[in-house]
Amino acid sequence: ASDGGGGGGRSGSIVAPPVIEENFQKIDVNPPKGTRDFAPEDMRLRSWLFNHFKEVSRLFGYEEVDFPVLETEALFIRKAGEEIRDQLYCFEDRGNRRVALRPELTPSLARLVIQKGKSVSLPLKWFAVGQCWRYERMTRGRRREHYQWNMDIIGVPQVTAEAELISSIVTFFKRVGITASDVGFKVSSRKVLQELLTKYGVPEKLFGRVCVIIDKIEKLPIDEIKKELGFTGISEDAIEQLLQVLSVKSLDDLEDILGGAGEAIADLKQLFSLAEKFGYSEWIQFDASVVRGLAYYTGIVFEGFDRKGKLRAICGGGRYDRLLSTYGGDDIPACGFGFGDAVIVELLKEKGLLPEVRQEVENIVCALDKDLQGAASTVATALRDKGQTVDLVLESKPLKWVFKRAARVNARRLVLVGKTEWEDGSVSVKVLSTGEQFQVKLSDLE
Ligand SMILES: Nc1ccc(Br)nc1
Repeated sequence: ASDGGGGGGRSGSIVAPPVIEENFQKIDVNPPKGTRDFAPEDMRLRSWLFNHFKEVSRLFGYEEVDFPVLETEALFIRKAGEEIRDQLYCFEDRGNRRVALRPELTPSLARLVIQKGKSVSLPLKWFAVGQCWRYERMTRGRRREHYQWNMDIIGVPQVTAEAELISSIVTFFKRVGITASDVGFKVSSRKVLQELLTKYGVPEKLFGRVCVIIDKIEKLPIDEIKKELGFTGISEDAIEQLLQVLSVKSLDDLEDILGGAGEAIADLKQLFSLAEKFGYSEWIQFDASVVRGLAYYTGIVFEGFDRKGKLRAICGGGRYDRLLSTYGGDDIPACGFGFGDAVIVELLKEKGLLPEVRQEVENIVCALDKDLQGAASTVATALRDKGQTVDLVLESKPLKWVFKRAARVNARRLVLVGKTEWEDGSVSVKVLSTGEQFQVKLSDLE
């Protein structure tokens, strides 16, 4: 591209505006609103975080999966008033198809399980780390994309599945230095609501919608919640009872209200007993007000929260036994969680747990003479073939420049290719941390 003339701002001279060639459009170099670039230092932190997600998933024997970021819009159309639906990043493509950028991974996972049908044997234990999108009016200035870690168990109806999922998240927290004093899990079951709604004669089809309204209980004034519940046709008396039950603070109190025969109490008791066996009892607490905002949960639901109450939910999940059948699949039980890449970084920052993730290079290889550039390439290849990382200096540079670059890329050593040494197949090596310097035959260099 032309340098556009213009010259330097010498005093007194008229600086002509840079010539932008007619087919060059000066672009905005920032990413689209609500999205992020990951420059190397950001990408190192992201890779550190995602590697922990993936290592924990593999530790638990889960297999990695992924799906297109673009899905048919229909996969996410649920008539339960969910925020995730209101903010769907959807559009019509050039083939006039209604498509959407996925706002979450679970529907895609359900779609793939149905697609695989009998060719996969249950239970499936799958995990994914994928970018998810929402179209948020920029008035709120929030992000429009984030990466979510998901782990899902398909085909296990017992609460042992949910208990294992929570154990995997606890394992992640421990690996990054977060303790039970920093975060906890609020645990409940939607079967509490289901048993109450049945008791009050509320039709099953309203269940998802009622849950979505109740999930907003801490974000909207209680009168607004009651009004929205009223619109679903639930009686005022039933609403009062419902809200009263959601403030219950112990399983025993809940049992007094629901009676001990229902599945809700049995599931929750079993979960707390398994938590003991998994060794994470101190991390979880019963909280009847947890319903989560996704319509498809049907049983145990849980969310990770910071005990200081300064941040939004760190993660959330639960059982979704009906989702696959709503897509025309078999009635296969399932549960899973989503764990976003944003709140956790805020929490790690807050706790002083963000890792120093520096670039690391074992070798900088440099020719001391421009005629030895080829030899330097041979040395670089020899080291790389041995699995060593090499930053090869690709042009003739003064040593001062090379030392500066070595410090910047955090190189462990300098490998210098000089005329005399190279004549007998040797190079000179300088270990930067100790200053130790020695000559070595290339064939012996490791
Ligand atoms: N579902 C969703 C997608 C993207 C962001 Br940012 N937050 C939530």
